[in-house]
Amino acid sequence: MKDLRHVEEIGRVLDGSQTGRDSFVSASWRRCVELYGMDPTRSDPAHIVTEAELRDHRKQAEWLIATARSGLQSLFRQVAGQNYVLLLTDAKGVCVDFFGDDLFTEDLRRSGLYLGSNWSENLAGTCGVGACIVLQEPVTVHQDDHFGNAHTALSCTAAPIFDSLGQLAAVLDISLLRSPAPKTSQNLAMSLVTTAARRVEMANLMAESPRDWVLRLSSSPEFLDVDPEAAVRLDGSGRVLGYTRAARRLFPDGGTILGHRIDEVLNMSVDDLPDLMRDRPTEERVIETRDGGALFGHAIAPKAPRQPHQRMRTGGALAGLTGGDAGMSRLLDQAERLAPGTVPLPITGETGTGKTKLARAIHMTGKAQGFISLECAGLTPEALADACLEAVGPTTLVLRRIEDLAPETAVALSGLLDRRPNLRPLSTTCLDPARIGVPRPLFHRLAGCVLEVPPLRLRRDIDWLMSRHLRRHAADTIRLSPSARADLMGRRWPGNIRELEQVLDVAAALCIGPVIDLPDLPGPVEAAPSPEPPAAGSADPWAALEQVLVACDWNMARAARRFGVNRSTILRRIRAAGLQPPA
Ligand SMILES: Nc1ncnc2c1ncn2[C@@H]1O[C@H](COP(=O)(O)OP(=O)(O)OP(=O)(O)O)[C@@H](O)[C@H]1O
Repeated sequence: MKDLRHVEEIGRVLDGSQTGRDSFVSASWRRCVELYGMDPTRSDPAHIVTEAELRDHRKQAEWLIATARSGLQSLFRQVAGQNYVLLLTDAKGVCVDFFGDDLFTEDLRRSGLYLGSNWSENLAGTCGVGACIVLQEPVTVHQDDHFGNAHTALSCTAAPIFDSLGQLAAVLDISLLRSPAPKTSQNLAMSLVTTAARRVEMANLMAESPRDWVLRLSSSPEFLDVDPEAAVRLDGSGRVLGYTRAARRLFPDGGTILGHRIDEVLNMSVDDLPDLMRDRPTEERVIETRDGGALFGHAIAPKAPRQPHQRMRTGGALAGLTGGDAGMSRLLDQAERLAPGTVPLPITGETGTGKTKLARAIHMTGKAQGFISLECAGLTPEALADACLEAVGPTTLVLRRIEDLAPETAVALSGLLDRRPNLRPLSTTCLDPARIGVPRPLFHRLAGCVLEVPPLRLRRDIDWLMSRHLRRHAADTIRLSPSARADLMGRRWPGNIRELEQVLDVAAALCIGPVIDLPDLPGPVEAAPSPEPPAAGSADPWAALEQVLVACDWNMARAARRFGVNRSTILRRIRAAGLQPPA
């Protein structure tokens, strides 16, 4: 009787009558008949994919299953004992993970609430998962909201899970075999399932790229650090690389978030991110939205690259030359094995890559006690002999820029190395060793095993080198703003580590306060001057501060955008320059 009434109601909806059903349910019923050609009088069993198909679906959703599992487990614990079953389906509606009470396994299987069931609307008719895939919104499909008579006992509440590029990745469904008649009985299920879906999206975003900034957002300071509502992943210039679904609400047109800059919707720049980190009380981490509202922010800084497996036996001077770059680690491992011996070592690499530093570290790791370091340009045979006079025991002889050695000194060096086997030559050169141009007899006395130091632009530990230099050579607290850091990470560094150190020293001297901002950085050696204000052609971009402020009617936010810095930097600069806004 009930079934008959259900079929009649579907007929009335198809005729255009309003029956009091939710409009999304009526629309789905119409699709079932008109689009998929389904018959409401039939009680088709659930559609189950084959074992092989299930394996494929699960394989493709592997990352999602792994990310979602602990969220699903905790959700299942919350509803345990209330006969709920949880399904995680992929974006096609196939159940790839499942939590249910073992006591009802057979009932659940009969109803299709099991691994491998396909709940897409065109196969299962109106149902929670199917409607959620079509609408891309959370839904409750309660009892006879279902299209087919086979499912009218079920109550299904489903929420979509999106990947960080905004694509539907999965559906989380919480279903009951038997439920009270009012649909409102499932309001709590709706709240649980949407919260769980949001948390899975959040976990996925966090796991995706530890090398980017993540800004988590909440409308209440109390929940900011424990259960934020939305999050965006940002590059060093503040562009959105990924987001959780709830972050769409921040952007006016909701659809095109990727590639937009966060300062288009929030009154902050990427340089404000460090101020939103966990070391400040949550209630102080307020961000104004461009439409006049306010949110609370929690910024999570990019993680330093993970140190590769440390293969070096002693570490020490050699291990301290890299922050985990794979090429450097291989080179240093080789150097460590060669250091205790007496074989000569030519060290090659572009200028400023650290050849001399490596030679010294090899000496410190090896057995020689004496250490002599000579610049080959202008070195006379006499000066060479004098320098080596007192070296009696095993001694490291570093010959810097061996290609600059004068012919007569080359001859003297060959003789010296023959007479004094206690001298171990480590020579550095910016040239390919085959092109050094020293006489052949000397060449073979220097060329044991070539060590090639990589140029800075190929190293993956630039961030580590920068932090280390700032810690060692600048005031304790000084740090780079995210945009300054991003700018430095993108440079070509023809002068390698030497150039990097100089740029940081200049920036540390020019910056006011503890943060090096973009305008504090001297331009790259090879770059063309920027046509953009402020102060085109001026060595000090801050020279035009007053001019820019006047042009912006002393609006700090606008001036900050023109300089590419945050408002607090502008304020600091105004104070330092003793400028006063017009009365
Ligand atoms: N691995 C490193 N870690 C930190 N600083 C380094 C490292 N390697 C080199 N440096 C620093 O970079 C600068 C240049 O290093 P070094 O003089 O060894 O380079 P080089 O390759 O011998 O240069 P050149 O060929 O021009 O003589 C120095 O200030 C040195 O302290």
